Amino acid sequence: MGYYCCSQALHSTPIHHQFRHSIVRDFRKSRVLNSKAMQREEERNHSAASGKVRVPHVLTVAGSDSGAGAGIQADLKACAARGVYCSTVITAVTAQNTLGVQGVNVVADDFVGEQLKSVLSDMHPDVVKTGMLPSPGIVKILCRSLKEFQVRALVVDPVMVSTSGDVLAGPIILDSFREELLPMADIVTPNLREASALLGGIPLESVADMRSAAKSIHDIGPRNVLVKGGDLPASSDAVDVLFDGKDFYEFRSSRIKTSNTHGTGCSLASSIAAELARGSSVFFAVKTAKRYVETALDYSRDILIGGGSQGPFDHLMKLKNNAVNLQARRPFEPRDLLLYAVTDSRMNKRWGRSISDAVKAAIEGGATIVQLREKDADTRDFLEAAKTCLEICSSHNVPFLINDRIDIALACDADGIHVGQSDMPVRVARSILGPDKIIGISCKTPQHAEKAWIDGADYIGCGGVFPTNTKENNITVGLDGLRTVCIGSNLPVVAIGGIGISNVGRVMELGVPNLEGVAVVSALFDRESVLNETRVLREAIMDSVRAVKQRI
Ligand SMILES: Nc1ncnc2c1ncn2[C@@H]1O[C@H](COP(=O)(O)OP(=O)(O)O)[C@@H](O)[C@H]1O
Ligand SMILES: Cc1ncc(COP(=O)(O)O)c(N)n1
Repeated sequence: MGYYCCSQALHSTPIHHQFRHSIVRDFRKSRVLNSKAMQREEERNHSAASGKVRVPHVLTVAGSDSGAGAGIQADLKACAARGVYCSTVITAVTAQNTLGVQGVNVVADDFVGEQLKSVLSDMHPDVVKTGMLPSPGIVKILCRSLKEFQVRALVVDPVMVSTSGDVLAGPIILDSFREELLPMADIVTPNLREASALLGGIPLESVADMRSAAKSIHDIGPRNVLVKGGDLPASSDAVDVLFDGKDFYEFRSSRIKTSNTHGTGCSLASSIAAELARGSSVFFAVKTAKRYVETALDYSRDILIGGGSQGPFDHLMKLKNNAVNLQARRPFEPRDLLLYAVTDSRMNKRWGRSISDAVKAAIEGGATIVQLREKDADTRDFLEAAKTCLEICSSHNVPFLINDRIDIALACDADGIHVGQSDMPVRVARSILGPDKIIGISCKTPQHAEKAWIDGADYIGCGGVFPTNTKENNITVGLDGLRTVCIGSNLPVVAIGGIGISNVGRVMELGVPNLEGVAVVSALFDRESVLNETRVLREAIMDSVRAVKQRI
């Protein structure tokens, strides 16, 4: 996305400075901020002193969309995606889907007032964003409430007609918009049709028209006007024009070829509100919000929800991956640790084989989980190798983990990661990767194992059981150390370090609780035939497992 100031050529540095100053200016001069609100601002700052964190908060006053692409539901999702709390005052309930609006049930004015009072008097949102306001009575109550309970900024999306062409607020609303709400707004975000309606029906067909409309709407009273050009005919870009009373700014993004654009206007306005709640200036709020909508549209261009002509998009940018993963992936199970293949590119190089051949052979030989461990690859090569290995592992239903590099795991959507005691802490990794991914951690002591359990790991790797050349300066814990960790662990354990065909029986026949398998590097990959070595090792493990069962 690019933007430029039309009244003067600006490079990014001066623009940055100009708008950094305006962060303060924006809120101080806000139409809806007075001394009472300033006082609340002080209270907000004081919450830090109590040790609690006050989170940015947007209140949306809008209609419910049963199809959840627009309205209240879009606002909730956009704010969640931008990391901002969103409370909701519902003005109307619509029966709506991807075909259009089948019905509208307007909430009684008084009850809108009651919802406003509940939220504003207790939760003190930073910013109010409005969407569908179906009656002049609701506008009146809202304006009255905003005078009583002041907030830092007011974002008005003057919703009138849905993308499907259905009326959500009739022309009867225009006078109260012009006379009451717009003069209080810090920013108003009409689309072409709404801008035209606010100005008595003038045609808007070009960026020049959008600019003069923004100026005329500014005269009504809002501090900033953003005329959205999503519907601008014959434009290869999606162009929006911002006017702040002095300068015009054009925000351009590529026009994403998709029919999943239902709710873009609501989402843009609520993400502008979210950015304002986080403390941005209007300029940066618009810039970030537009980039967010563009990214989400791009991600969602080919998702399918509903049979109509205008589908919703995926605000959280997760649905597609999840839909694919649901078919392909299963949850982690302790028995996946039975024969854990850990790759080593130096060994593969030595034996002249590619990473994909090595991983394929290990899986065909009976490896039950694979970890890509690249200690000296460039990021680009690491990612390429990871993508290739993931494809092989997924097609065999074998979990695929990345050693240490959480960024690579995220980029290729691996099944999880394995970390060492001095790598990314498990708790942090879990918060980044979410609840579904597999996280393993190397542990040498029961204390490590206890912490791994508390922090949310799925398994622990315990070793080195025997001395090994694969890892320098690695303290050997021996079979006794392994036994102690297994007994003290709440998590499944895989033994690692110098394990091969000659000693795997001694490890597995310990027969201790939680010991699920062995992890192997050299014994599989520093050999001529990965396939044969894996087969033989797998057989030996199974023999030991049977022997332990017989013992019991
Ligand atoms: N196909 C698209 N590709 C990229 N951005 C788009 C597309 N359609 C709309 N937008 C952007 O989404 C936002 C909402 O615009 P618009 O669709 O005009 O509003 P509304 O949903 O209120 O009609 C604007 O920032 C617009 O530029
Ligand atoms: C409840 C409600 N609010 C707003 C819109 C506008 O969204 P869009 O212009 O994408 O149809 C809508 N369709 N429904």
